[in-house]
Amino acid sequence: MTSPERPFGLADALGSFDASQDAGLRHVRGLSSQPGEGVAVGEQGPAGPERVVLVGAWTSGTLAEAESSMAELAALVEAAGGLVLDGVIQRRDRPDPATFIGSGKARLLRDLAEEWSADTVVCDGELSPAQLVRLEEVVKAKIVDRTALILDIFAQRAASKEGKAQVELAQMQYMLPRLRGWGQSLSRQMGGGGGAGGGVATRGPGETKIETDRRRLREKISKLRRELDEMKTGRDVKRSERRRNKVPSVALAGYTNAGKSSLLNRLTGADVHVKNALFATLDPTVRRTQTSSGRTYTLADTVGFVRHLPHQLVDAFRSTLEEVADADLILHVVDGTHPDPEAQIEAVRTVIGEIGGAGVREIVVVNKADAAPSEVLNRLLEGEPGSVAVSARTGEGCDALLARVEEALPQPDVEVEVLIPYTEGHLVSRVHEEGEILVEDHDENGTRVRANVDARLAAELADYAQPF
Ligand SMILES: Nc1nc2c(ncn2[C@@H]2O[C@H](COP(=O)(O)OP(=O)(O)OP(=O)(O)O)[C@@H](O)[C@H]2O)c(=O)[nH]1
Ligand SMILES: [Mg+2]
Repeated sequence: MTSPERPFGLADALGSFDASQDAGLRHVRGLSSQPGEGVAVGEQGPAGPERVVLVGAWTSGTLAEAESSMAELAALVEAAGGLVLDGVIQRRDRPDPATFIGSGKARLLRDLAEEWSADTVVCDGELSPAQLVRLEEVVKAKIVDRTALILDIFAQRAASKEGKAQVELAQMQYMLPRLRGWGQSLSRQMGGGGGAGGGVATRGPGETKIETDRRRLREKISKLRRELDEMKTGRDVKRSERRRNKVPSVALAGYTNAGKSSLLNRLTGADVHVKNALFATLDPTVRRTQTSSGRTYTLADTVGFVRHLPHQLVDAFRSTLEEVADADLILHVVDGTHPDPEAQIEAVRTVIGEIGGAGVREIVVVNKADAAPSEVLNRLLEGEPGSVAVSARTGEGCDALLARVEEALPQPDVEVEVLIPYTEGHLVSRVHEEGEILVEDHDENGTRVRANVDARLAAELADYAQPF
């Protein structure tokens, strides 16, 4: 279970952790990065990638679930450019309010981090500001929680101006309650003065500085919000234009690394960056495409979801995520090769609910059918009525998926028979794009069309009505 590069002498100490699994720190197998991995992303300092030990508190669910959460944490660390050396979990009823894992375990963790010469310990959860400070004091290494880690990956990946601003906003919101000295040193100052009776003397320069920092941060946050609002307006205009023109919108949503971008490329011939890494896509790409009967719709790639997606990010990325909530149809892409795809489906639905998309029609698309075990595929297809198995890699199942999409798009349901003069050619194009052509014919007076369109376009065409 130990990696060959485990420092000499550590095995004995670890043995004793393993002996009392419920009270001690349990090692998670197979977490350490392979040589050469974990350094592909992010910037390396002069001393190489950041050396990381993971720690989790296993408070509910099965051991397998706890381990899978830790494996995901390891992948997140690698996505951020860190090198995972080791990982331990501790069984407890709830996280320790002071140090997350309890102070005795925190000391064991300090020894472990020291033996590995780790720079950083990453915790699988969101720690309170006080827990972070306290744990850092005991462990004597940089402590990073899951939330900060995900924010860091987003910060490294953000490319567009809007994406960068969104991440910055999320980071500031995360920072605000965590400005150094808040909480802990503040209470120390207050405590020294004897509580409420302390009066003026208890307000030391430290507190003033922190207050100033917090005020500055708040000001920056509101400035960023205003800037983001302006950027959003541009996108809203584009989207409402599409709405007005009744171009149906389909959004690819799903867990990170499920294959959303691959599927967009496969279905529309787009050339979106695909990568075996978490959060490869941050900026949504929207492509126009057509059904086999020639109806135009848009297909949007989106940022991937993850369990416990930090609420600061959901908040900051709300306008991007609206692409999903506002869609006529969600293609919920699931990785059929993942060990627990059902948990991913649940996590994705939670986020879709948070952004107000729970009412949107959804087709579950089980991807990577070329590599997924058939019993998993069958289980998923059975569990999710209306789902389709596909492979973005080989293209298998994609025709069936497109047929499902076509059925699920809002249907034009008013039949019209019109003669459109050649001077109104744009109306003919719209009938092609938005409606379903049944018969089309040209004569010297114009284009004769029988088609199904929606009520709005039917009203615009009323002047040209002419039965065949
Ligand atoms: N075997 C197999 N691998 C696939 C398939 N589709 C995608 N992949 C691989 O899965 C990985 C992730 O693919 P992406 O398309 O980047 O996934 P994504 O959902 O866009 O990921 P994020 O943008 O990071 O959320 C890549 O290594 C792809 O090559 C498939 O059908 N079969
Ligand atoms: Mg992607």
